[in-house]
Amino acid sequence: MPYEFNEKKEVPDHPTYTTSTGCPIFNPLASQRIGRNGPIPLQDFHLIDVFQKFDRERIPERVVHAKGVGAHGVFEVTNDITKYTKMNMLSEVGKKTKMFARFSTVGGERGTPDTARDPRGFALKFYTEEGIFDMVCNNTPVFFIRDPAKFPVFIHTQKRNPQTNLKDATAFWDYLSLNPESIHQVMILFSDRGTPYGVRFMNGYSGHTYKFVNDKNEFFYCKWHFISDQGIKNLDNDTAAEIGGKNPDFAGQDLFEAIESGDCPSWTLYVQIMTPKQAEQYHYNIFDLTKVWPHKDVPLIPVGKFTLNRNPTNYFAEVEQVAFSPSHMVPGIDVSADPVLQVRTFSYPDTHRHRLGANFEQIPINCPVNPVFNYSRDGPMNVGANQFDLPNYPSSTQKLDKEKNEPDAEHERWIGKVTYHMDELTDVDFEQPRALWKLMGKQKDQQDHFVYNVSVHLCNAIPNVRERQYGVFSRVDPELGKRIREATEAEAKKIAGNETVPVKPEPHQFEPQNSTLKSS
Ligand code: HEM
Repeated sequence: MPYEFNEKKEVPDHPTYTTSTGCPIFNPLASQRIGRNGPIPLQDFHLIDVFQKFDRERIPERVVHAKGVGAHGVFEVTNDITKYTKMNMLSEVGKKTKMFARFSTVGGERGTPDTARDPRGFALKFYTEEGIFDMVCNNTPVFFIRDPAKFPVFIHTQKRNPQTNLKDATAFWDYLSLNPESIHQVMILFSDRGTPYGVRFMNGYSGHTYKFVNDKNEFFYCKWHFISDQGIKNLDNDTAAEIGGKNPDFAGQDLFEAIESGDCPSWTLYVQIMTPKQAEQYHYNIFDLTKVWPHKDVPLIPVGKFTLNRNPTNYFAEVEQVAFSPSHMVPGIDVSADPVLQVRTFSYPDTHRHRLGANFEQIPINCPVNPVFNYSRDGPMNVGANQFDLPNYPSSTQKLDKEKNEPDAEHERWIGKVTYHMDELTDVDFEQPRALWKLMGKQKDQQDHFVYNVSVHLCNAIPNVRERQYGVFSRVDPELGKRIREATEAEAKKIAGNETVPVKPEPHQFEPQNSTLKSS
């Protein structure tokens, strides 16, 4: 059983050193030489083996969410929701399912500080009896975009400038101020929730609306919430920066050491449920990823709990090679028509094939615990039994079990023309950010922290971009806009007065210096 392989350290106390093909080697730190000072013979298979492996050690890091930490755990059902879903892993109270979690920052590369102000990835893989089920969440219930076409350019603005290779506050805020549907997520990101204290003290949210399907083939819309049983604990802006400078692996160390010492963190799963009828009449578009469903409208229903109880035995094999996708679904749950979710179902397996290879599902951490049968065969790194001698076409001698999981064609009927209408910004888009600003006012120092957190970042952008973003904050609340402007301009003045800080180039002013051609 490939997954079980990870649970056992099948290594003897004093292993024999061997080549990759198992040949014992007497001295691993010596190369063969011709004479005492002569060249190295090509026959030194061990030496070549070592270098071939070393030269190929790196695989591409994730294009986003490169910095991460993970652990194994178990999910247990505590409440019956079988009237909404026929998901096998939720079929009865007390049922346990093995799972794996990976937490990450988004924009930074693999070595960057895990205390950075950034959303946190909260990806869960469940090894169910009916296949792999991934719930690929963030620690924020909303996101910056609602049209998936924007994702690649949005990410470019959060990463490094193509010329300077530096983080670029102008690009960062230029994008956000030109795409104000991002404001709800910006409000969360620049609150202290944008710098959580490690990963144990934060929640995870599906963000998207998904679909539950029950055994009568009725469907319900749902959103998933994993609420930290440790409570919420955040770092303030300056402490996060200080810790990140001293220990860029703070969050990873915190999780590893907690589990190692037996202090196993857990999260309680709640779902929000809407019938299709309720969804049609709801005040907000349920496929708009910039909106939450307030709990007073749609209450949280408890479902179960997962506990992380075992650290990986090998980081690369388990944490680096784990491959999540919102398209890894099981009977009883399905993706909805949320366009961002729809694109994600394509993008993740596509990037896994680039990052890990065509048969990434065969890597032990990604393997289902139930048998796989289909007509796909062969391909690079096909390391399994390749489905033995089973027919690789729909054979008359080996009929499929068609009883199970017959899809219901009546579920959704979509009618319409191809349109581009997701950019429309209305006052409704500012309601939830405004409510959040008011909520911060009820929590000690949170409005002050928010203003400070924005100001020390936004001050690094050029003036016209700053101005545009003040307009966005003012639309949330005029007082907020005023406070952000005052605090940011004061920070900008400090930078301008400090001659040691280099002046940042205006964007698009780079002129290629074609000096060789001119002088020739
Ligand atoms: C159009 C929108 C999006 C696209 C195209 C996209 C694409 C990607 C890609 C390509 C990766 C790298 C995967 C890998 O190399 O293994 C990734 C990672 C991730 N994304 Fe997204 N993403 C989008 C939106 C979101 C949203 C809305 C969420 C959360 C609700 C999210 C959560 C995550 C997480 C948690 C990971 C890290 C998974 C891991 O730990 O391996 N993404 N995304």
